[in-house]
Amino acid sequence: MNPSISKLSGISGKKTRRIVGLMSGTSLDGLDIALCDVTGSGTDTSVDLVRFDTISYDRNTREALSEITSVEQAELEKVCIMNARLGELHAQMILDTLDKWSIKPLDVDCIASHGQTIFHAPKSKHGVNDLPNATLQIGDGDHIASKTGILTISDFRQKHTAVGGEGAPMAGLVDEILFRHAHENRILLNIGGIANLTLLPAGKGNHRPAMTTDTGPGNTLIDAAVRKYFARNYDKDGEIAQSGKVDRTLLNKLKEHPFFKRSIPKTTGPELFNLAWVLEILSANQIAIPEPEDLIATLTRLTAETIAEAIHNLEHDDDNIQVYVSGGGVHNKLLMKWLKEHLPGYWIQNFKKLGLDPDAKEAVLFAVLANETLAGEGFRLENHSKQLQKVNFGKISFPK
Ligand SMILES: Nc1ncnc2c1ncn2[C@@H]1O[C@H](COP(=O)(O)OP(=O)(O)OP(=O)(O)O)[C@@H](O)[C@H]1O
Ligand SMILES: CC(=O)N[C@H]1[C@@H]2OC[C@@H](O2)[C@@H](O)[C@@H]1O[C@H](C)C(=O)O
Repeated sequence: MNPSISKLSGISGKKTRRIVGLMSGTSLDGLDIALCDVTGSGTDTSVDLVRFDTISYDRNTREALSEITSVEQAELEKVCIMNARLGELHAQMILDTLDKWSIKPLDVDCIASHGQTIFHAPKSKHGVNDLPNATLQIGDGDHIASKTGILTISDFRQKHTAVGGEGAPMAGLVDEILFRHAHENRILLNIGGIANLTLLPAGKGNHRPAMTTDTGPGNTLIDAAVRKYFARNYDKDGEIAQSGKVDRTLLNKLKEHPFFKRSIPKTTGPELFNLAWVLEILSANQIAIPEPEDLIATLTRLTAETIAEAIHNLEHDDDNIQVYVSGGGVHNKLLMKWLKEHLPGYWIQNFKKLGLDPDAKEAVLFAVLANETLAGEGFRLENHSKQLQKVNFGKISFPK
């Protein structure tokens, strides 16, 4: 037997697997690294988050990524090189971080790598019904496996689109097995660059499946405006927005974006929600460009109101819903205040109440997806014909 296959089989047969989950999200802020001990599989999965860190990208990397991410035109040579370069960079970040934690690479069973989404084009984006839903993540898994010497599973979203999904959100699959509660109705809300949620009605083994969807912009527009007008990367704690006033005329026009009217589940990205779109709305409606802090306040309010409206529009007959918030947006105090004001009757809490660092949630998600590929039977997902089928995600890269 090929020794790599035999090693893979050994990892598959273990009771607990040590998996490094990686997420590099739409904010392009850095690489989230979650060292997880994952036990069992399927609905019997449990995760112990051993260590977590976010390693920031340096300015060069961030600029090189921005140049080819969510843009209609990019140089293919740059995309090609970045696919390999990001794989190598992520590998080095993992090695450095394991070293910092005094963990030997030999003691890690697997790396679960999301990569970097450089374009997200579901049918609703490209608009051609005969063409498939498509999405593209770079940061090649073979480079990560080869440089770290650790088995790597990567490129999780392609199978989702191959089966008929939009390639996202994948969170619901894992939320269902880790966080569905016997008696508590839950919404798990993640406010990253883009915001998404999972509705989890109470009841283990509940016949009502979890519903998961993007709601629209999270921090992506706020970050873009802060970078442009304040030469900072984000609005720390929502302080800039606090000092501004909401421009209601602009806000109402922004909320007319067709994405918000589409039925759920749906997905999106910075391809639709970017600063150029905001400037177009201003000019098309002859609205004066607001003062920078008023613009940040208006974009923060857009995120709060569109998330709240997505939650109000969810179809369910559950009451006493607890909303647990993860992702970087949970640190934006004004955003959280507005969210609470717009969601009376919901209990809004930090995700850490569920025992997990809110910044680590997405990296843990990919560790669990890889765990299922290694040792489980797959996740139930509706295929093209709306039939539920068991699906495994990700591509396996051996170190040698
Ligand atoms: N203290 C803070 N105050 C305000 N905003 C913050 C704070 N810390 C982080 N953020 C916001 O969170 C963002 C990063 O969030 P996160 O890492 O969850 O996003 P992501 O994973 O890149 O995106 P996605 O989930 O869409 O892929 C930052 O770009 C910033 O806008
Ligand atoms: C195509 C893509 O990378 N989508 C991301 C993005 O970031 C947040 C939101 O948009 C979500 O749909 C998804 O990530 C999370 C981890 C998911 O798949 O659940």
